[in-house]
Amino acid sequence: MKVAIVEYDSNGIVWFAIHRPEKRNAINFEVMDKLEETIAMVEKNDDVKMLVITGTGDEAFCSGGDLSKFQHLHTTENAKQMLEKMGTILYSLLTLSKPTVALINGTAIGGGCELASACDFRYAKSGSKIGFIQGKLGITTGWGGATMLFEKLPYTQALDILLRAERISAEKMYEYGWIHAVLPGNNLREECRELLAPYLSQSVSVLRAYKMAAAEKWKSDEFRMRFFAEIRRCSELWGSEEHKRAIQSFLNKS
Ligand SMILES: C[C@@H](C(=O)O)C(=O)SCCNC(=O)CCNC(=O)[C@H](O)C(C)(C)COP(=O)(O)OP(=O)(O)OC[C@H]1O[C@@H](n2cnc3c(N)ncnc32)[C@H](O)[C@@H]1OP(=O)(O)O
Repeated sequence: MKVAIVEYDSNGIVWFAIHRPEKRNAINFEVMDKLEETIAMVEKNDDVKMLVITGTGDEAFCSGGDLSKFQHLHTTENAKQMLEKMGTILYSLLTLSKPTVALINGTAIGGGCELASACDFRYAKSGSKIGFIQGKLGITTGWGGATMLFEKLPYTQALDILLRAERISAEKMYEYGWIHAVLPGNNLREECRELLAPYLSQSVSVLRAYKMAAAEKWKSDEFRMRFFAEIRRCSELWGSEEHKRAIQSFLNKS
């Protein structure tokens, strides 16, 4: 069973859809591998102008890390390996030399919000809920999400979202500047294509040059250090009793 569907548009968009709707598009190691492969392909292929990341089904964009699998990561070292793997992938997404979009087709929770934060644009179906809820699980963002949020939103806005750890409507997140367009969602991909049409009329060299103008600052040692320090801090919290209890409570409920 495929965990992701990758499609090409003749106008230069690659669509990457996480395909685990029965798990609300939770990210396991297979999804990570497929995303890594797709990012590398988009980076190299000069026919590709933009990457759009979305989820399949009507319910969820992405529910974050696969808790049924990652509950077994008991030590800081084991958690760190998983978090660094996905963190490295999101770092390459953040610094990809082509513009990227998170097309949020439903709920985005935990690491799902980090995945979206790594993208340049975030378009959401009206009514979607966005939850940087990691604080309520006794952890922090563990894939570089806070570091990216602090880059992309004003400081107090980003800190407020992280410390609240609540689910927030796409409409409210639009007011905060994290969502760039709220879409009706009757034909989400077509609505997304319309927004991207002006960008796609530029050559790939122009798109690449502008994206690199933005991404250079994230390639500095100082930024990388902050990004991976966040991941280490989250690994230390991963094995805490509070986190174990929160995961068990979710898994026993469902
Ligand atoms: C790595 C870390 C980080 O931030 O760095 C993280 O991401 S921590 C991960 C943070 N993520 C979460 O805490 C999200 C937990 N999920 C939820 O809160 C919820 O499932 C929603 C995403 C709001 C969807 O609610 P809804 O009522 O639509 O569905 P549901 O809860 O009945 O879930 C449907 C099925 O998907 C599974 N499911 C949902 N989210 C999952 C996840 N993250 N990992 C593993 N399985 C998951 C449920 O167990 C259930 O499986 P069965 O049908 O077999 O019973």
